[in-house]
Amino acid sequence: MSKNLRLILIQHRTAGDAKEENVQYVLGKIRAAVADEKRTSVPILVVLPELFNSPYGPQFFDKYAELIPDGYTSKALSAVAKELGIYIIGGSYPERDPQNPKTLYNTCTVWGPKGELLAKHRKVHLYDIEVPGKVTFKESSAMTPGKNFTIVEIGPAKIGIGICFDIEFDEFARVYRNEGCNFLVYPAAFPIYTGELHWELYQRARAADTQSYVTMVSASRDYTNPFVNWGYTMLVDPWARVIKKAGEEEEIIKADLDFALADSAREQLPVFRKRRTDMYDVVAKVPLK
Ligand SMILES: NC(=O)CC(=O)C(=O)O
Repeated sequence: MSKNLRLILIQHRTAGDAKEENVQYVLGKIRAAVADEKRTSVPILVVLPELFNSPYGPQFFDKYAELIPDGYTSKALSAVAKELGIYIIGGSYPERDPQNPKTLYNTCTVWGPKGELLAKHRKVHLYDIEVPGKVTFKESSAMTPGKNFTIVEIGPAKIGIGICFDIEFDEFARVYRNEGCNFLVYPAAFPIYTGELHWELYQRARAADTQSYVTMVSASRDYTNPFVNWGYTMLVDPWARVIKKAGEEEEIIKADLDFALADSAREQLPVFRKRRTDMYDVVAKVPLK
């Protein structure tokens, strides 16, 4: 059986103030990126950035929030996944809690080729940062954290999903590795300050820790937005090598992932097998989905 997955990462700009305009803009990017793909039995997976249907900031979350899967963004992603027969990890967008409409989550949805919702990940670690004169952000002022790990299987890929700040917690990625994940996907929105410091570092660190493919997908850099994204969407392989990297502008990255590489890296450098779980361990405290 093929161990391959075709990956398409979409680094796009925020098209405007209206949610519908942003979503339609991104659908256009997805259609254009998939149009020239040769169709084989290898699944095609498209990944979008964090909060792709809106600008990023606590002041915007309520306006752009919607029920999942009944909202505009979910319906659009479901329809385009079905139209093109592809998988989509739909970055993230603000989700309104169906029971308590004041409660919002930063949520990533995963769609299959029949338009079905395969999984939903609510950002677990909310981004609260205070570096005087550089960056101040308090995501927890408007969002509620999720409480679950999210694993989804697409062809040979067993994917652990996180959103942006989730990558900074090695224990979180370790749980995915313990469960046999071989690909960690993080839709993301780093500001320039932490982008310069940590963007590549965290991806390579998590890839080395877990011997998995790792990607972070960002929006493109736009100085007219209140939150200026770092850009540099990236893909790292199970040996922690950067194999693809965008620049600051809009860009589509395409790659063929061969998961036999994760198997051989794990065989040849047996860091997982060699752990001393008699001395230390990392365990999930909630059931895994
Ligand atoms: N959006 C974020 O969660 C940003 C982040 O994690 C960072 O370090 O910057």
